[in-house]
Amino acid sequence: MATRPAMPWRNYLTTLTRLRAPQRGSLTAIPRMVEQDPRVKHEFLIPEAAKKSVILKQFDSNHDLKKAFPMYSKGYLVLKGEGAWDEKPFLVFGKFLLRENCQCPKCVHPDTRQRTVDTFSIPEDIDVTDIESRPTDVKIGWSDGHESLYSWDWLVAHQNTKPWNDKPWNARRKEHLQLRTKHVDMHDARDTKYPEVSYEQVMSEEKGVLRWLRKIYSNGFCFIKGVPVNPEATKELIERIAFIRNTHYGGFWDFTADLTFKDTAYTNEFLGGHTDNTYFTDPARLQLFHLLSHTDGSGGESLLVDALAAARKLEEESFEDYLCLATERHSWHASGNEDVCIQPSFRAPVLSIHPDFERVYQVRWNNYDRAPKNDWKIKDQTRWYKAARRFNEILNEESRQIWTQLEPGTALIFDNWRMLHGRSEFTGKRRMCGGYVNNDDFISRLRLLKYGRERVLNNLGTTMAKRHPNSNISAIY
Ligand SMILES: C[N+](C)(C)CCCC[C@H](N)C(=O)O
Ligand SMILES: O=C(O)CCC(=O)C(=O)O
Repeated sequence: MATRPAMPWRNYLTTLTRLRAPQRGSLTAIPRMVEQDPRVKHEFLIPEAAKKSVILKQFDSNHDLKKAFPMYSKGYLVLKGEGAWDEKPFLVFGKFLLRENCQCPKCVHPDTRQRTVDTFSIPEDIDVTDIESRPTDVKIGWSDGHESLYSWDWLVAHQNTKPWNDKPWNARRKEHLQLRTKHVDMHDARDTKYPEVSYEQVMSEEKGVLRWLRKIYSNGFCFIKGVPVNPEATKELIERIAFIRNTHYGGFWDFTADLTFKDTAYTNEFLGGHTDNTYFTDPARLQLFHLLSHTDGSGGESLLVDALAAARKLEEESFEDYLCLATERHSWHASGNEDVCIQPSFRAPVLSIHPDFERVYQVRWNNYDRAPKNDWKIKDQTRWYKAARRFNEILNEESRQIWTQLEPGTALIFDNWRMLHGRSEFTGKRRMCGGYVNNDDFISRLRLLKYGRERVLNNLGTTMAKRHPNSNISAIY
């Protein structure tokens, strides 16, 4: 019989569940623990029908939890198999992560499988107030008043595993310390007002295309005036850059709020600032929208935010927060359509640092499509959510937000690696068309127009990036 721990138990919830079979990564030898502690406030056994048995134990203090689980500390919810503590595996979850990944239909869109709960509306000090364990799932009451449901299968699959091949924070920090964002303005002089070109210029001459692409590259976005209000002309406009990127949404899109594809873009709901394609290994670089019509309703304003500029502010304010968003890698997913579950071939951070230019070159920010991550310690979770919350606050600063109401005849194109876009909710019938363009095709077009083919071919593979990326014409990005 394990010796009785010295300290009283309170404060930590340990829900014990016998797993059907030891789960890889969840088996961690723990010191012999008291089986039943008279100070446990309440415990109950789950009906055998659950094919698991669970005892709810109430831990009293961080010290007690660490005594029981020396590798874990405050902020964890621990699920443990019934019986001798060191005989059964246990599941561990960061409380905030578990709350953020509540699987109830209010928190995950039932059709699109996207997170709909606003991560940053959840209090940072969220706590568990109650657990009800049932045959197929666990109901958890939270201190913010929300009630969550998790299937046992989901819990077992998403338990926190010992981070594999994950360098401890300090090692990662040292590795990246020299990677300050050099505030070289990689882009030409920005337009003072909103950048725009005319459809006629773009369609009639190559130098019109060059002017257009340089505005996109410098400002992150550009309006195109005088576009004939039809899908055909819009498609031809995009193809002045390059062929349209085909995805599971098709190539050229002409869409309304009818859930043709299971994604919240195909609804009339509000869409907070996000980048698209976080779930692709290679997210599309450009995205063009052209509003063809909006009848019997209102709303549907378009939002743009320069997330690269926001990343620079975050770095100036807190290198730790910036570094955390640049090193903690996440999974992302597009799983709404029955025949699709797209995830990138590697987990990717919110801020990707370019290996040659040593600065952020791509932002992945999409809290709807970010998948639950289960291989990080609570202190890394706490650090990341703190950094992400601050980044979110910077992104939501009113002075950064560009809200415009698109009109038929004016198209908008933007850099999806740099700019967030979003949409206010709307009523009525709204018809939007557009398309994606790959990074490599965009940059190829820009490079050849800007430098001419001969000079580009004479500079293939040159690496002058350290001085100024624009001088390195073989690799502008
Ligand atoms: C194709 N069209 C642009 C209409 C919708 C695309 C949905 C994009 C998805 N929510 C994402 O964040 O990638
Ligand atoms: O409907 C809109 O204005 C934008 C939709 C959107 O954000 C998207 O398709 O990613």
